[in-house]
Amino acid sequence: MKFPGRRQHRHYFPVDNKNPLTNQVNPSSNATQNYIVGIDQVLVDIEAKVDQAFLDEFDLHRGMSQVISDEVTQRLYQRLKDESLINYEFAGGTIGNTMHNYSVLADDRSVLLGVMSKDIHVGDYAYRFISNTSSRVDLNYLQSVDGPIGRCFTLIDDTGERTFGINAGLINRLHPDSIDESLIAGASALVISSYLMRTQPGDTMTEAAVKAVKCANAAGVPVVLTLGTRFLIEEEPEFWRDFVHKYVNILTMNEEEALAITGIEDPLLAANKCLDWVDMVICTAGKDGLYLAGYVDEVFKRESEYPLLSGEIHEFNRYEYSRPMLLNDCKEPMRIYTHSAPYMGGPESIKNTNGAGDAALAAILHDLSANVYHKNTVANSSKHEQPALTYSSLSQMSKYANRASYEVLVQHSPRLSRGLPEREDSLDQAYWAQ
Ligand SMILES: Nc1ncnc2c1ncn2[C@@H]1O[C@H](COP(=O)(O)OP(=O)(O)OP(=O)(O)O)[C@@H](O)[C@H]1O
Ligand SMILES: O=c1[nH]cnc2c1ncn2[C@@H]1O[C@H](CO)[C@@H](O)[C@H]1O
Repeated sequence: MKFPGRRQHRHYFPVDNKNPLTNQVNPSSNATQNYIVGIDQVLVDIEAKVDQAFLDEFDLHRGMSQVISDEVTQRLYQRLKDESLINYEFAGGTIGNTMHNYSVLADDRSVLLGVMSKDIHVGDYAYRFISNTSSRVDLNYLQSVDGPIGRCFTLIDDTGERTFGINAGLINRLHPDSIDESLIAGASALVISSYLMRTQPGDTMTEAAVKAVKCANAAGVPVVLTLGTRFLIEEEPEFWRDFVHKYVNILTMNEEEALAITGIEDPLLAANKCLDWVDMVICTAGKDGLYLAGYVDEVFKRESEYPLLSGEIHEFNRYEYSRPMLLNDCKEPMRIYTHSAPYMGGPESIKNTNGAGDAALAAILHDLSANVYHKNTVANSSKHEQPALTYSSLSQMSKYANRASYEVLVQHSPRLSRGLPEREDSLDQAYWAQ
């Protein structure tokens, strides 16, 4: 994907750091200012293939992310070890994955906030988390704790459905004092998940996350919320609708989470409903691909050159070539939507769908931060006459997001090991065009 940003495609050693339009050397301070911040429960995924009887034995509900006690963890881990069921142990966490994938795609800085064990030993979970995370993810702001980070048992059954058992360790002890307000205020986006609200008495994570969110809102930094798992939302849909309305700009979810928060089954209509509360919506729908919805000011709308599609909304993709905006920046707001089928129809064989949604979000964050980067470096570009949220159109972004998801489907880990090629041999240039 061709983008403004730090990634150098042609030169391993940049021979000219000048901006071709202004012939000025780009001040590096501008480049370093462009980063995104994510908050997560710092976890290592322990992935194993199991059957329903195994889930029943440990009282785990299929498809759910659930917190398990130390005693269940001990027994579960021992069983997996004894029967050599573990495929891999790798850094995880929904926002940790997203920050890592963003940094790999953009070749740029992201900052992860959360906790990290004070004492780290070669081979332990904390060590594994750090060594499986891109060096572009800034871990310097992690808060140290006197104890373990979390473990996420990622149990995959024959149908590919994944069930998460979380042994929390000290993941929820991030303290509000560890939230650096100037770090948040200077970010291109703040990314959080609904999991941050699943805590026990004495935990401080929720308070820390809410402090960061309020700080981002006050500084005009877009807040991005990923819904995590539908069961959490189903428990308190009213609370989540209210939270999203009050604090969130970009809402990311899959179709099940969309149903949980809106009560609407159709992902396009559910995304449309969410536009009552937020500025932009990303709704992944597994084998059916991805829907994006947002706002554009009437004067900046751009008509699609693709065939017009009608689902529950007539010709919903008519203005999908528009770049989305914050509702508040629109004088005459209109709603825009797009849909993309999975890249290449999806892979022939899916290794694992775990983290496919996280990768889609990382691609969209890359586009959003490319816009900030471009604004910082070429402020008087005609591109910024429109105060848009992203660099590309809704249509273009949905293709990029699906492309990034595809890469996760064909590998075991939810974390990308390399960026995407600038050009795709298997694709018409037209696929990326407009
Ligand atoms: N069975 C499939 N066939 C083709 N593409 C798929 C399939 N499942 C997922 N994808 C691709 O991955 C993207 C994200 O998938 P999905 O809706 O499963 O995310 P998710 O449930 O949020 O995942 P996670 O929570 O594990 O990150 C889809 O938009 C699509 O491009
Ligand atoms: O409770 C949780 N908190 C944070 N991350 C979680 C939780 N449950 C599952 N995942 C993470 O979700 C990723 C796939 O999207 C997995 O890598 C897993 O680590």
